[in-house]
Amino acid sequence: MEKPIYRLEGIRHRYGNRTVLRIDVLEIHKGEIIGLVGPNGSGKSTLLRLLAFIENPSAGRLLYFSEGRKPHFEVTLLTQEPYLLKRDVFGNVGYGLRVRGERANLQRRVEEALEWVGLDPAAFIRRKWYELSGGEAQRVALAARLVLRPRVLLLDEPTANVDAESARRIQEAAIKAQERWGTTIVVSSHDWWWLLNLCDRVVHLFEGQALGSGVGNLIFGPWKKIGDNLWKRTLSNGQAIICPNVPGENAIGWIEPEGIRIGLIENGKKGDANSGTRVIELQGRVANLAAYGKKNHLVATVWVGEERFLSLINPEDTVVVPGQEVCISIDAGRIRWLDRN
Ligand SMILES: Nc1ncnc2c1ncn2[C@@H]1O[C@H](COP(=O)(O)OP(=O)(O)OP(=O)(O)O)[C@@H](O)[C@H]1O
Repeated sequence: MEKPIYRLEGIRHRYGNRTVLRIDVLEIHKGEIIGLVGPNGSGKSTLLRLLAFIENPSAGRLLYFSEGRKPHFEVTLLTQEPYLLKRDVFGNVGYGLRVRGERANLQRRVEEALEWVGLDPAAFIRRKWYELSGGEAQRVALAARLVLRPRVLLLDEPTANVDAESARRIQEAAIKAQERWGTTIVVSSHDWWWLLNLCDRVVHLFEGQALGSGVGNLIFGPWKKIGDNLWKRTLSNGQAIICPNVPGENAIGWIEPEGIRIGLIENGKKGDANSGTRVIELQGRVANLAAYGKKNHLVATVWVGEERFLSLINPEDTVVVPGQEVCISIDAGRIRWLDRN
């Protein structure tokens, strides 16, 4: 494993008296591509701003292991709303190099960066900032970061306002930067599948907490107590999750896809086979399958009514196809309950 480039220890970030980020330990390694997912307001942009040194954490230690250059020359952030200077594309993409005093081969380097993001230099280099579509502006802003050959590239929802073609170009450019210069990339997105294809691992943020390294499942309440230490959550289609050790009515649980197994439905076996002990069994339908990370694994999305569950499968052991009805078995012992105090 490569050495860490960042290490976060006991990070707390507050706005006023509200804690919006709490990360006990997180290491980011050199050359890794890490995804950040999580609902609106879960702290993704805040974490990226801390990693970009735009803000300092309210508490805890954020260690950055520099290569000797000034950290803010090694790290660059592409924000959600790309801010372009009121200049042409050449002026925008070349700006950072000029600031750093790197004027050699300026034209060539700008052209190369444009090619990386799939914009034809001949057509775009003299365009003014107002002559670009939203997706083109986003790609110009990315080219302006890539031209710097950054050691760390932080991307805040780069696919939020772009079409599928631009999203693909952005992904390709990020992978190229990682392969060519060993750039470490941290990228947030609401687009799970885009992230799964791109990233070595994905960190799920919820209410400012990092819920493990990997995609995962949030299991929401409301929970109803139905027995001694046994709680029930009824799903939209009438099936129920019956689970021990739920800490309260509104508790939110977290379980990684490894904790959910997919099984085939045996002849005639239908309905809720919920045992109510350690294994929770539900019946659902496979929506899609995606490669996960660089291992030979797939993540299957299974819908149970309106609830979505992600399950990690090894294609050598389990063969399922989209549209297929399956059983899922959730290992209740692997559910981690969120600290919501
Ligand atoms: N400058 C600020 N002042 C006060 N509160 C802030 C500030 N910036 C962010 N917040 C709050 O911090 C929390 C985390 O916000 P953040 O933008 O990091 O979330 P996010 O996961 O990036 O959300 P989104 O998916 O909507 O972009 C939110 O509750 C937000 O309202």
